Amino acid sequence: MGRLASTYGHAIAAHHAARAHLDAARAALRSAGVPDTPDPDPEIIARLARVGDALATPVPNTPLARQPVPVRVGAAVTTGGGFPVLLPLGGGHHLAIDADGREPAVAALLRALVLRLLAIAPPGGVRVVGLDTAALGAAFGPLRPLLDTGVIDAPATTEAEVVAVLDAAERHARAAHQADRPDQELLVLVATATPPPREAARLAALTHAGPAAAVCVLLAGWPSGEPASRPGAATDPAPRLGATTMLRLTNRHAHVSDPPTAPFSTDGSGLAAPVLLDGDPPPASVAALAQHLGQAARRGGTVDFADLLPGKRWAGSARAGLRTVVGRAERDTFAMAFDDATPHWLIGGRTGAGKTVFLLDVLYGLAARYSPAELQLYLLDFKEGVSFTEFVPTGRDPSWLPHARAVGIESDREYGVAVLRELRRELNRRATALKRHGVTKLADLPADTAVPRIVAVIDEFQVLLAGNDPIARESVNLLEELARKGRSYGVHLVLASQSTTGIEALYGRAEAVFGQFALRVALPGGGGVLDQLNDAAATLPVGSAVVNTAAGASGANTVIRFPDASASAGELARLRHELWQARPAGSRPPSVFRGYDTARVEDDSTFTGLRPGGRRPLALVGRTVDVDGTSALFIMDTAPGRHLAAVGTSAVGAEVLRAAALSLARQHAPGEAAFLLAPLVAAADSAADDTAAALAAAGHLVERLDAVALRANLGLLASTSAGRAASAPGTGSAGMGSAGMGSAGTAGDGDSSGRTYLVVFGMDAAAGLLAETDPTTFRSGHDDLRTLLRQGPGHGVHLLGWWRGLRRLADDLGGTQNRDDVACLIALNVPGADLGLHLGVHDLAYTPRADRALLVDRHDQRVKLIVPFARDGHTSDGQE
Ligand SMILES: Nc1ncnc2c1ncn2[C@@H]1O[C@H](COP(=O)(O)OP(=O)(O)OP(=O)(O)O)[C@@H](O)[C@H]1O
Repeated sequence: MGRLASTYGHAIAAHHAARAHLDAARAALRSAGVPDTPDPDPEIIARLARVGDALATPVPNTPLARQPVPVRVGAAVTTGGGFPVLLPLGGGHHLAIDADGREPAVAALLRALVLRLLAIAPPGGVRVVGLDTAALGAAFGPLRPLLDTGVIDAPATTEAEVVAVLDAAERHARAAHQADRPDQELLVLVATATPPPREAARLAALTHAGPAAAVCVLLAGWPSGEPASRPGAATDPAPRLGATTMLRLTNRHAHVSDPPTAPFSTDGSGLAAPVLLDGDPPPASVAALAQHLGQAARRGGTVDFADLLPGKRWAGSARAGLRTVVGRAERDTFAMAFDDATPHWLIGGRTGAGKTVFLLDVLYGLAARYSPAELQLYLLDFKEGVSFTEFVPTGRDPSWLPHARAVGIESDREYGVAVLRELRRELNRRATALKRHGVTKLADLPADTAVPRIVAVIDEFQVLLAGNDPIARESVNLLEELARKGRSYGVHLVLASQSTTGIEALYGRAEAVFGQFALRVALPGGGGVLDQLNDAAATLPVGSAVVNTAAGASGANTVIRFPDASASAGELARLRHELWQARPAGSRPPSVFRGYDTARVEDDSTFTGLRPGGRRPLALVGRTVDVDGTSALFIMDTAPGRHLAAVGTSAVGAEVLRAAALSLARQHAPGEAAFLLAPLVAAADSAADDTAAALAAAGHLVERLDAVALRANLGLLASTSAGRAASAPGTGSAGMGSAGMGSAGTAGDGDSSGRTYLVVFGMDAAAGLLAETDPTTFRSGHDDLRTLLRQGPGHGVHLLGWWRGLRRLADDLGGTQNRDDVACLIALNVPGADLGLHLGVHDLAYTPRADRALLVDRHDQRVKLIVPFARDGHTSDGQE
């Protein structure tokens, strides 16, 4: 570049001493086949000198937007020889040529001018955009190296692209005008042919916009002569151009009109010598410049993650809103805000468009600016992926983002609703606080009562709203309320989606919800978040986005580039650790819901906190799908029906019994409770063996029963419960049962000692046996079972059973009318409709899926989705 710049520097310096260059020019002309000419007219030289004086002699790194620079277009041919002809460009000066870019000399000159402007300007000081509908981009072919290195943009070759370029140029002009910066980037528009009248008028308007617009137009195929007509259209005069030097081509030579500020002639006739236009710059020069500027373009053009971060951590006040830098618009940093004008954001982008990356940019940017006292985050992700995993502690990295309150990864829709409900509760708390202080906005609260702003991000939110089910309906209601009231209460929503189709209907509430989302971010393929007429996102590359602050309306677009946070994993981790270390004392990690995690009872804090001596034993069965991941449990008190049935073919049923048994065991001192385990189906063997071993290790009485022993024990337990004498057939296990019952007989309300837990893995496998009637007592196993179910709890006897189907449970109960005899239900993979029928609940919304269950407590009307407890590596589903 040094060499190149000095080459052009020399040519430019020639302005001041044209004569000194005559010999060189002559030689050049001779070699170009132009015959030797006598000395040029001294008058011409004097005028040329005046042009030179009128123009500042540019040195490399000269900003071009404010001041024009002399740029060589060719050599004048006079009888005395040749001399370089330099014309003012930049600083509000333009050039038009009457022949279009299909003329090789014109295309070559345009390329030479592009190269010269690039060489003079500081790296990044010139942006070149070509319009080449005439030759479909071929005119820019030889500049390929510049294109490849990102120094110049790909030329627009279709009418739509030309319109888009003109839109962008006008935005550039307005922004430049407003920014009013001395180092303003110059936009060079190179048109190889005159576009249709509408666009031609827009180009012409740009030539009138003055230096402040920072645009330079190089326009080929423009009718010469002013005023002039478009060829063949006498009634359609070409619009007048402003501050433009005109070249008129005849054969290989051009006539040059007077430059606007420094005319050659006194009579307006232009330069009185034909000019041999410069040809293509040597390919080596193009390559060298491309290489030099390419590096600078990469440096200046890419946005680093570090550019997003503030100088000082946690220095921001969220009182009036939140604001963070998300990338760059042209060369300026670009910030987005959660405030009164843009309280919520809607983000669209096809998969792989950089949505996750953009969200990471935003979240880290915010977290670096605002302390956890100013900002809290709720992060929800409904897709398979790792979007928010880095904000929560893991085995490998104990750090977390201290602003994060709840993080859902591969969330269930139910979890999403739980988070939205939690946010609505927060809205209500805030509404009360505002009322108490007699203000209507968060920002008006007294300083000592300030509450943090909340940003809730929901990635792939359309999942929540898909389908016409109770979850979708509740979600729409909640989102609408949060969107409507969030502005005043400092609760901000970011909804991101690959597609907004399908949710547009939204029961006719789309406008009510999305109308509150003034700020739209369209990533590649995400034009759906913009107005239908706004196609600004049509050709975005990954790493860029259209930001629109007018709910997507055309005319309010800003194209930004944002850094690839995923490429800065180290920096992200460092920042997160820094923020984590700085967390306020006593900070708790966010509550985390990972859709794919196994819920282990051993990890449950309620479980680990269980001790013997409680008043009412708790049977823990899973983790509720709610914001805090509350333990899902049943109270095993003395009310009739306090028994647990896990139902479904899934072997998770056995896992649930294991968790229930282990948790109950923790609430009894050794010897205080008896566990009768009946593993009747092979699928339960592993869970049953593990349960037996764990209970025995804890010092509890454990008896294993086969089906026959189960039948016997049912008789024994039933008769004891019913106050009859024990008359079960004598088996070894019955003796054990009576040992259990011995103490159970003393169990009364408010006393958890002396319990017997009958844990049956695959209860339905005993159905045949239970159906048989005992010839001596005339009671069937089912009779005893039903007695036990009703009367056992009062005597400290509880059944924990896994049935592999609802019908089988109902049959054992003696019909669904007896369903309350087992009040605690864990429905695994049973169809929602069947479950609704069994429970007598007609609008039950339950879609069975692996590792999920519905907890139903008939006594306190609880119905909750849970992740049932299981061991790592368990079989998660089983279809019969
Ligand atoms: N600003 C950027 N600059 C360069 N590359 C980027 C940028 N943003 C994203 N990418 C690239 O695009 C890839 C996809 O990004 P990201 O994972 O954010 O997409 P996404 O829209 O979330 O996709 P999906 O919805 O499928 O998860 C990333 O691996 C990253 O390398």
